[in-house]
Amino acid sequence: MSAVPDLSAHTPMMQQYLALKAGYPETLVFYRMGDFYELFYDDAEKAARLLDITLTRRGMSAGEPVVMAGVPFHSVEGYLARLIRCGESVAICEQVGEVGATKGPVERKVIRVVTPGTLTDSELLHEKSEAVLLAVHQGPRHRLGLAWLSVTQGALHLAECDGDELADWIVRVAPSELLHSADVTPAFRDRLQLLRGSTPLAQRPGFQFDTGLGQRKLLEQMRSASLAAWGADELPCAHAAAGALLAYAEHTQGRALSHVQQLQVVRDGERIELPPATRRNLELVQTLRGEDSPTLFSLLDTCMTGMGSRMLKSWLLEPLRDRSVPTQRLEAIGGLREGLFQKLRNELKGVSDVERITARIALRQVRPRELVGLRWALAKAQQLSMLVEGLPGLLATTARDLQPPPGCAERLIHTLREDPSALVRDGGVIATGHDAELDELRAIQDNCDGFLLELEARERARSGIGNLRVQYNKVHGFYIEVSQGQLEKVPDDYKRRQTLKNAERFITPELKAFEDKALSAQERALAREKWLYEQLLDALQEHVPALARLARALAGTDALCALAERSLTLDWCRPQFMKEPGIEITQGRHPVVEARLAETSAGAFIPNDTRLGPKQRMQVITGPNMGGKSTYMRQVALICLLAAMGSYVPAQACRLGPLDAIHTRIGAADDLANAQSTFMLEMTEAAQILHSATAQSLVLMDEIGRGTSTFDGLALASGIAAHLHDRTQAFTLFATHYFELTEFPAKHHCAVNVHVGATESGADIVFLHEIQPGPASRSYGIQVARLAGMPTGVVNHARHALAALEKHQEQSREQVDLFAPPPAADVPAPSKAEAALAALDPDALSPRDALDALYQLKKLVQP
Ligand SMILES: Nc1ncnc2c1ncn2[C@@H]1O[C@H](COP(=O)(O)OP(=O)(O)OP(=O)(O)O)[C@@H](O)[C@H]1O
Repeated sequence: MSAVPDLSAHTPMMQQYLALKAGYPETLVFYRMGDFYELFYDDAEKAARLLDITLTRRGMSAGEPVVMAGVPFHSVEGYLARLIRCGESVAICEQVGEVGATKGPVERKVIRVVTPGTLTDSELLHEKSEAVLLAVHQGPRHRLGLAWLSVTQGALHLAECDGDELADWIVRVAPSELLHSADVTPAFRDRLQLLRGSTPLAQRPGFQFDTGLGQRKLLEQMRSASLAAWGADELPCAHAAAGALLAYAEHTQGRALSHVQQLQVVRDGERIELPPATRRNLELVQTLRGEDSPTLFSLLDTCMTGMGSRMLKSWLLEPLRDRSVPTQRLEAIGGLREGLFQKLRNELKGVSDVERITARIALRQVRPRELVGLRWALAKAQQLSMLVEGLPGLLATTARDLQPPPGCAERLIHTLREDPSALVRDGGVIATGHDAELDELRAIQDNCDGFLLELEARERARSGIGNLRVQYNKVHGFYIEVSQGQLEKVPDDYKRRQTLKNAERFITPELKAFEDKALSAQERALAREKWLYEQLLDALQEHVPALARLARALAGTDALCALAERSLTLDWCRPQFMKEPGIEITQGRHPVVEARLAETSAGAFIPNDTRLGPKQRMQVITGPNMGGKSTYMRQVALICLLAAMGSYVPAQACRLGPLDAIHTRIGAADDLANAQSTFMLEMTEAAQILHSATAQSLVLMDEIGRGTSTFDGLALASGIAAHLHDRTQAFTLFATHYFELTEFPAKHHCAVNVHVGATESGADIVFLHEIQPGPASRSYGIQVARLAGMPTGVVNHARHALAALEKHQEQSREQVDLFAPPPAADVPAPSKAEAALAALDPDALSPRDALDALYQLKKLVQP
């Protein structure tokens, strides 16, 4: 144990600061002083660097100057946001004691810790994505436990996986902060460092990652005696992770997370796998360049609320293999398309983020204006509920969940002003008429002048002193001033307060009572408002579960309406699910390319059909560069994915069999960060696909093998195609520039050749973007280069060289069967020792026989 440092040489304030800071060594501490949050020493230097604020000095403590930097409290959000973006965490330390209540500095406490993974302030959060905290526990035998949570969403997720699957899980969960135990092995820590990318890591004490403790915490959190109802009872590693996760989240919020009431176990096999490469290559939520648009999500997301957008994104990235949920969504969209979606969207416009507000109610961090927003949202939810009432299926449940919890809106209306101040401590939050005491306190402040005038008139009449005056000053408070000449008329109940040269000042019991009231009225009104606000928060706690349900219903309605709108605007059709394996798309389109063509008026998108089934599992796609091969392959994957999430799809008709994964090997970008060459990355990704794809997977292979020499590449491509065709039997779209591969279908009956059409017009090439049966006749590489503006000299040179190469190849063509299976490996006959060993039955040997046998064997292998 480390010794407690001696702080006695420091000033009392720095002693207080350093004692607090000791509890948050890794975290920047914002120490509240008046209207500023101050940072000291190393924290100050770091903040000055990150925030570009001035570093100053504030006197001396323990013989050293105190290095300091500060930010004004009213603009703290902006500074917090910048620090969080840099991956920093901040402990907010407020004054909690009364000024002057104790000797020395006012009592201060860290009231919450703002960390990248546990954000709750709307100002710090992205409207359309969650801040997710992920805890990873290193269990025995390479088993890992995962637990993750978005504090504002209130749903806890658990999973277990093997060590080598961690990278995929991290991409899938996309955490904003990663938690691990201080006791992990150095190798595991290195691995986390490598996999985390730019995600900040937070290290927690090892004892917090404990299965028993985790189980107890989970039971407590779910207020249940067993985790079996969630299928979460046999996940020891995930329990350990969950225990640490909840402890950390509570530590940051400074309280229990009573609103976290949903538990979900995420298991392999429930979702359609979308490996990291697939998410990237299909540009689902980010373009290959790392931008937010144009992507499939940016095209889909016409939601009216942030909640809706976030839900839509989770539907897209977490599609389920089971078709019942997408079927329900498709049915609901079908109903909404009749015109109802417009009405619902009108109501949804401007609705506050009920999901985040609900979490902030539970955490008692909610601000008055957010509650006013909630009040309007509840009214809108009521309207929406009436609009969807009576509709079947998913919308019936939605209508029920949209019913505001009884009494909640009324309470908000009665309690809060319509336009409250931003912060409770400024007052002006509680409505007039809600609380008699507050009204009186406010009346005192408002009526002060009137009362004094009225009192003055009354006292003049009572005493007969015409020039009597009721006045106030800061030092002496309220008083009645009577000039020297009138003193004999002063009534008996006047008490002398002060004597001046020409006048005396008095106080009466009535004026004293008024003074007590008036002077403290403002303070008391503020305290009363704060208390009433706390009462309101208490009362709202019971509505948290219903509000969370209502938030999900609002988000779901918004997401469904967006999908209905998209389906009509973009002319999409409803997909059909079938039991038999297959992908049948009539006149399919790539939604993002189509939208871009429409935007730039660059011509119409050419739709294409796709037929894949048990008898035709693979398409070998050839054709010129720029012909549309990649677009075609991606469009098939996107249509499958859209259908799986329960959306209409860009096609004329679409029937889909079961699907367990979408794998893609497209393009190549150097992964310098992981020290992998383009070719190494290409092969690693291809190998992963061959290991994990099944007969129910969709595999896109775009120009595999192009990263190495022609022969190597061709040989590898043919091997990979054969594996996918013969072994994996996945539905495969295999685009290639190797003409030799067009011979593949001749020997592989479930493969067919298709090509993208192109014609020549003079020396130019015209892309038809049409998928046609059969192999391409030629590759048009030189024409494409010409189109790209290659100097004429180079193009002519290339033409010549090509003719020579083709001639040479023609002459020396040897019959090579690329697709012949490799000869079976020669199996050598067993040696004498091996034969003798195989003949032994260890169970039948006595120890003595065993020893003899060992000598025999040794003799046999001796030269
Ligand atoms: N079906 C289509 N209808 C209209 N335009 C299309 C279509 N398919 C592709 N295009 C256009 O052609 C461009 C090139 O398509 P794509 O990248 O798919 O070609 P490619 O054959 O994969 O080329 P490369 O072999 O060089 O990768 C697209 O950006 C798009 O503008």
